[in-house]
Amino acid sequence: MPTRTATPSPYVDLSRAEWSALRRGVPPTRAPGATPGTTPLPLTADEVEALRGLGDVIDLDEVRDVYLPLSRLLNLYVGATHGLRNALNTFLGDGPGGGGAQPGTPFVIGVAGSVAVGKSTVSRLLQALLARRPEHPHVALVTTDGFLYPNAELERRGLMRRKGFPESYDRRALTRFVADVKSGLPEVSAPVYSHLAYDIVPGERLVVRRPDILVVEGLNVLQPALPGKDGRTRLALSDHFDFSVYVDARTEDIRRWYLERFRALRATAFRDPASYFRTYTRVSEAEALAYARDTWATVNEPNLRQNIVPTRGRATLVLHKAPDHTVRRIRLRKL
Ligand SMILES: Nc1ncnc2c1ncn2[C@@H]1O[C@H](COP(=O)(O)OP(=O)(O)O)[C@@H](O)[C@H]1O
Ligand SMILES: CC(C)(COP(=O)(O)O)[C@@H](O)C(=O)NCCC(=O)O
Repeated sequence: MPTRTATPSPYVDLSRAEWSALRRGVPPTRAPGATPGTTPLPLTADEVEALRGLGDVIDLDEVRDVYLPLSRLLNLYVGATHGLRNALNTFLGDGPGGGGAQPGTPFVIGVAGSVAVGKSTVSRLLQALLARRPEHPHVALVTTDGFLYPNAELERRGLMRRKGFPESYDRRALTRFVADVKSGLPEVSAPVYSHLAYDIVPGERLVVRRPDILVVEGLNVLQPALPGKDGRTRLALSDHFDFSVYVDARTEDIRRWYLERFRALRATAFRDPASYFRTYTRVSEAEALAYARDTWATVNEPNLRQNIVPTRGRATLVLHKAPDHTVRRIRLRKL
């Protein structure tokens, strides 16, 4: 009988238990009061609570089982990437072009996924965990919404109901921003988006000053390169990533999280006189939710299906969340 060989796959699929076992080797960074025999947690319950986004569920079990192995893997990648850059510098020496990569080139991580999947909580947790390491204490976090065109420009282009689609961003400026940070410029700034105003904040900038690690979070960070007008392919944003994470869940679950969050925002942020969504506190809950359902069905879900899910296979790591927000399956790209 011929032996059947498994089809080679570029991915390795792990259960939560298998992945969680890989956290071993995380050196204790701060462990006051840790129970002997347990992996010390670098964050307290209060710190985790402060990083949690509205509607997200995250606790110390999740940090230990999911995010400690991830920060261990990332620490290994950061070290290996510096080794590669040193190799390039050794090869180029003081040759043409002034030698190789700058010493201290930031390590760049992309975090992708749907609206309301919980990317911001994942990104803030990664930022906090990675910054605990003395080798890379300065971890900057940038969300791509700052590169959305202002509402006036979206109106002009007929894109107000396409917010979050690739064409609603100034993609060239976003890629240039990350390239500038990566090239070691002392100070690089990005525009700022306000969820409250539902628009870019005029005149406000987020300044990034030579971080050790840059986390770039957004719906479309794994989109492939756009062909230029001259037919030449440009570098895509993701060509600047040293590692990427896709936060995944069933579309039905994400839809429910989006609607639950809208309901929670109606009782909180939407009450702010500056909120773009203030009208939805003055109508019935049924009317407000009808608007949210329509936005999900006509904007966010089509964007998820057409643009975001197709980029999932490009991520270095996929975190798959169960209906209760906990990560249950992990897919790591080997090649
Ligand atoms: N209309 C809104 N008003 C205030 N905050 C919002 C609004 N919509 C989203 N947010 C907040 O903005 C952040 C980013 O949301 P989103 O882009 O849906 O990504 P994710 O849920 O994957 O982090 C979340 O912390 C969310 O709670
Ligand atoms: C601002 C967003 C496009 C997300 O932007 P990102 O930071 O992922 O680039 C999204 O949260 C959003 O507001 N979408 C518009 C549709 C809606 O109101 O849900």
